This record gives sequence, C-alpha cells and structure tokens, in this order.
Amino acid sequence: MTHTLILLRHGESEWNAKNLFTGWVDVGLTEKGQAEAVRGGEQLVAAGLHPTVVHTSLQRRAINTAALALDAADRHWIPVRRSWRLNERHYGALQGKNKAQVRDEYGEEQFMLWRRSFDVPPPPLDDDAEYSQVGDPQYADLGAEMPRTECLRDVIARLLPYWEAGIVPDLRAGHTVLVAAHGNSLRAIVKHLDQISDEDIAGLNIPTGMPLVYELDEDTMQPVTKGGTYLDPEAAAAAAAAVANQGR
Ligand SMILES: O=C(O)[C@@H](CO)OP(=O)(O)O
Repeated sequence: MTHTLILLRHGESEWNAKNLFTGWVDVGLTEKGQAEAVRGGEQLVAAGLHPTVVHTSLQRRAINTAALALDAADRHWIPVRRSWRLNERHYGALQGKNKAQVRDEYGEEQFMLWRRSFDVPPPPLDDDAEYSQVGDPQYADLGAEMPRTECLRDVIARLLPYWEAGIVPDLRAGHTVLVAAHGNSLRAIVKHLDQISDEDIAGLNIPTGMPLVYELDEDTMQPVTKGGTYLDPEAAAAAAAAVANQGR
C-alpha cells in the first residue's frame, strides 16, 4: 500500500504576473491564476484523485487556490489545516523588487545565488520596510521565529517540523493529502522527499496550478516514483522552464 500526496503550487499571482519577488507579501491571484486553480481541481477529478484533507500556508494565493481547486473537484468540504511553515520563502530585501531589474543591477551570478542557491539568503528586510510582515496579525504568535529573510535551507528547517508533525500523521492515517503552497516551500518538500542534493535543487522549478502527485511507501515515506507525477507532464515541463527563465 502507498500513501497519496498531492502538491499544488498556487495559481499565477498578481506579482508573478508583474515579475516581482513576492515571498511573504500576501498578494492575490490573477484571473489566469484563478483559472489555473480550477483547472488543477478538474485534473484531480479526471485522475480519480479525491483529497480528504488539505494543508495550506497562511497566504491568500495558496488558500484561495486550494478553495478553487477543491470547489471544482466537489471536495470543498474537507478539513483544512494551515501553517505559516508552508509559507513561501521570505525573500528579504528583494520582496517587491522586479526580478529583471535585480538581475540587471547585480548580475546573473548574484541573482541566481539569491534566487536558487541552497544557502545564500538575500539581505534581510527592515522591520519598518513597506513589504515587511512584522506586526501582521497572522504572524503574531511567531515571536523569534519571524523571518526577515530566508534561503532554501532555512525554509527546510522551518518546514520539516510541520511535515513530520502535521502532514505525515495525516498520510499515515490513510488520508489523501493535498498541500497547497508555494514555489519554494514545495521545492523544500520535493528536495526532502526525493533526496535531491544541495547543488541539484537549484535546477528544480515548480509551475503554478499543476498538481504533482506522489505515491509514498507506507513504511519509509519514500516516493515510489522519484520526482512524482504531474497530471499534465508536458504542460508542467513547459511551465517549469518558464519559471526558471524569470528575470531574463
Ligand atoms: O517571488 C517569489 O516569492 C518566488 C515565487 O514566485 O519567486 P522565485 O521563483 O523567483 O523564487
């Protein structure tokens, strides 16, 4: 027997469309992003996948994607669990900046280090900066854990406790688990599941609104098929390549 895990990155956000670094800024979905979410739900139905519990971040682009996808799949009623630990990577002082402008200003190498390296975080964001989340009510309980910037290693460190204590127990209980989250928080889960090296994870990009299905061994929680399975693999590959090329 296996456990079924479905990973879903939110649909296109307002700041994806503007090519801005987003991180913890709580932007909404574009019309295209809403349609992607609905399409994701329809793909679940077509594949005979019926989530029985959903986990989301605390950010509206993931929350609304989950709601639209589940509504399209007639699964709008399932239990919902949310955690800041599934939030997008905090992009530090890059939040709100245009990706192409950052690349032009700092060069390709620095741009890629900040964007995709495992352990180089962008400079921290000042607490009084326009796009800081310090003081936002949804993060009132975080205390010293409130990030001001994060690299992927930091995301993995804050996400894994939730994976172990929140998501794995649902999988072991026999749930079909949908996780609606973000490009970099899902890269963290995929790195963990597929045991991707710190170097190779730089080349992995996750497209918006496309369900990625993992069957996990019931004992080891290791993927039966490394990399999982996109329900529309050709569209996912093209969309992932477009994510990789943002800023060019
Ligand atoms: O801006 C962000 O928060 C993320 C996801 O949209 O961007 P990137 O793919 O560059 O890590």
